[in-house]
Amino acid sequence: MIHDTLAWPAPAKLNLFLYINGQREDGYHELQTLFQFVDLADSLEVTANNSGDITLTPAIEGVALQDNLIFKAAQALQDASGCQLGAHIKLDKKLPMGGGLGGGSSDAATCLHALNYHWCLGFSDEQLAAIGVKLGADVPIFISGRAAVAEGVGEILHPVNVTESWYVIVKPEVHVSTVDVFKHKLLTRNTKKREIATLLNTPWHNDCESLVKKQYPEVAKAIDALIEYAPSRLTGTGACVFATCASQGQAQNIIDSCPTWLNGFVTQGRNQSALRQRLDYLKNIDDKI
Ligand SMILES: C[C@](O)(CO)[C@H](O)COP(=O)(O)OP(=O)(O)OC[C@H]1O[C@@H](n2ccc(N)nc2=O)[C@H](O)[C@@H]1O
Ligand SMILES: Nc1ncnc2c1ncn2[C@@H]1O[C@H](COP(=O)(O)OP(=O)(O)OP(=O)(O)O)[C@@H](O)[C@H]1O
Repeated sequence: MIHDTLAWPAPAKLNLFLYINGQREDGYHELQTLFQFVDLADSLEVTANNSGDITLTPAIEGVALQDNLIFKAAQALQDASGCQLGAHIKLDKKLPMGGGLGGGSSDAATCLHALNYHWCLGFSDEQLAAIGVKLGADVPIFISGRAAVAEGVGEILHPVNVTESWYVIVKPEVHVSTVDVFKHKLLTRNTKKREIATLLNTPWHNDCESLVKKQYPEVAKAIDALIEYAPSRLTGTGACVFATCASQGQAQNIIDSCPTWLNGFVTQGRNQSALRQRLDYLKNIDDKI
């Protein structure tokens, strides 16, 4: 049986804090980071078919089909399951790319969950995360869809509930390369690992921020401007920065009164992602049938 066409959300994440505790022999870094989702999301409309092919429209400018994380996720799931079915996926891209909001990883996670459903494979979250982590360190958190402190390279997840604040997110007009930040010799990579309760109760920072501010003046300018209105920080390796607001009204006031070049948007934090809500809803329906 194949399920019909459905549109699936692929929301963004913020790293509310990000500490780098060391580097592994394979070059990847050991992290402690707090992930929360926000309302802004891409959408993947998925139609399963019998062709065995994966097609994707529209193409993302500058990203070949073979490199698109959605295509790679679909192929990885075909390989892992031996499934002979195909799918057409229509992508509505809303998330800024290369901004530290995890758009590519979120698209990949949503594709894995969606095809697992449409192709009726019955893979568990753990199985999907194991497939996903090979595509990107951020994919497992999007598979889980629950706010969490992540450890390891980002794949060991400890779910937490934190305040669902309103945020102003700003994307400076610059592309920050995640690889270059992690490779840089001046990156802080020796922060002492701490207990989760200690991390949650100590002021939050991002170990990449001082380096990224030095390397990318546009990011420094954005943080310095935004911090005049509310506590503001880098997410992931950037380039996006976010201000944490006490209310939707405060967030909207910041947008209305800050210089127009900051070009931000307002969104709310979520401890449960829109994808997780969709999966729970579908499970409820299936359980009733
Ligand atoms: C910085 C974060 O955005 C925090 O959420 C992520 O850890 C990055 O996740 P991602 O974009 O899914 O990362 P990947 O595509 O797996 O890795 C991109 C590059 O970042 C570096 N990288 C990434 C994650 C990690 N824990 N250590 C690393 O050193 C590696 O050089 C890797 O080649
Ligand atoms: N479906 C996709 N959506 C966005 N980017 C993709 C996708 N597939 C491949 N990519 C590639 O991944 C790169 C990083 O995109 P993405 O938007 O995920 O960055 P990011 O938000 O900085 O991610 P992270 O926070 O995980 O480091 C893009 O520049 C693009 O070349």
